Amino acid sequence: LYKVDIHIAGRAPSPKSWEAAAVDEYAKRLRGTIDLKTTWHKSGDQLEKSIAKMEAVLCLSPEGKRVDSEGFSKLLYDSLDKGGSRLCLCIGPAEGFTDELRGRASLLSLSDLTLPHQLARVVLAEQIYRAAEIRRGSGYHK
Ligand SMILES: C[S@@+](CC[C@H](N)C(=O)[O-])C[C@H]1O[C@@H](n2cnc3c(N)ncnc32)[C@H](O)[C@@H]1O
Repeated sequence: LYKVDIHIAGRAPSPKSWEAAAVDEYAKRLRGTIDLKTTWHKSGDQLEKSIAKMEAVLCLSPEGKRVDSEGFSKLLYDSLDKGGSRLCLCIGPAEGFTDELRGRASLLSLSDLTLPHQLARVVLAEQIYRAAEIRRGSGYHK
């Protein structure tokens, strides 16, 4: 079982929000394949401290690498392998990440558009599910 932890510097939404419902739906579909969890942090500092010992870290940044969904699937599973089946995906504070973290993490862009945390998390959850389906060779990705 793979573990993907989404770390977000920002306020957690209500568990009843549309966003939490959407992410829960993909987490449910991923059950048994990838254990998808989210941790919310009050600040970028706190986020960075909490992942200091994690080996595989992917940070979302508009300046990051752009990939298609097949490329994302490969990046996700390569990163999971590098991290011993565990990966941290970080969604940053408004001011972005420190150079220290940017230096050791892979940077990934979701598009040139600026997305709020909530939408970035929903897009990420769906793309992780898509990545798993691409890997499985199901008909979901077409
Ligand atoms: C609201 S955005 C920060 C916006 C930043 N102040 C700016 O104007 O570019 C907060 C976080 O969401 C993530 N994010 C937002 N849009 C993104 C995109 N298109 N690609 C990758 N990450 C994105 C990044 O992790 C960013 O640190």
